[in-house]
Amino acid sequence: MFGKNPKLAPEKGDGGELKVTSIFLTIQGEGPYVGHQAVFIRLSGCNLACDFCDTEFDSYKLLSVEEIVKVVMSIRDGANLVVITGGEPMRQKIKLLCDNLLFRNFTVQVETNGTIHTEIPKAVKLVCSPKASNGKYHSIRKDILEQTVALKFLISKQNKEYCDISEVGQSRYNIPVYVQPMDEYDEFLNQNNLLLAQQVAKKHCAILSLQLHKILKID
Ligand SMILES: Nc1nc2[nH]cc(C(=O)O)c2c(=O)[nH]1
Ligand code: SF4
Ligand SMILES: [Mg+2]
Repeated sequence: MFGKNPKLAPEKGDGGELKVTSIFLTIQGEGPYVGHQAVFIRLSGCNLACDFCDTEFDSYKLLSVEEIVKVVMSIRDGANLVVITGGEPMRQKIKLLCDNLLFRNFTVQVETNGTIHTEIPKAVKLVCSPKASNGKYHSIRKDILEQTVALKFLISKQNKEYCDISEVGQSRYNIPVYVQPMDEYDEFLNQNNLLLAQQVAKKHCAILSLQLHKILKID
């Protein structure tokens, strides 16, 4: 959280067990599935350490895919969307987990920063949020772009790297673009970010995404 996490390399193994920070039922608050009831699986660790990161993902339990799916089934309460997020979920071998969830007819959405790849089923919906350092966005891998259903750019007025969006492959791959004000845990900064996000959305004809779960004060 807030850039204090270690930058971790991809995990080895066959994905039979995964490092899981939490599993919870909520409403998808961001991007193309906003408003959908969803079970979130938060996987531990990230290969980046963004100083604005709003998420605790250092702690984890090692759980088998069967154990994870059992928890998902027990809390789903009718939800048919599972969101796998992190940290960076593509750091772990999630194919087996995705296969299991798709077999149970869930829509499976993965949130990724687009810089690492692991094999995933074609039916998985990837939402990619590009991250920047040294003044430019990390390039998004081709194998990620090919499966990305939405690109979600964060906008921050006081952060040069996040004042506008740029081309990371959205035109070539015809990917819808969302812009989302960065939450900087400060009313004044957040108000500026909200205004700038509206301007950036207008300039690029992009879709404005607000963090619904923060408005609702839920997980
Ligand atoms: N409700 C809710 N929606 C989310 N969409 C993306 C999230 C994330 O942390 O990746 C998130 C989250 O943490 N909570
Ligand atoms: S890529 Fe996402 S999860 Fe990883 S440190 Fe940055 S904001 Fe946090
Ligand atoms: Mg979050």
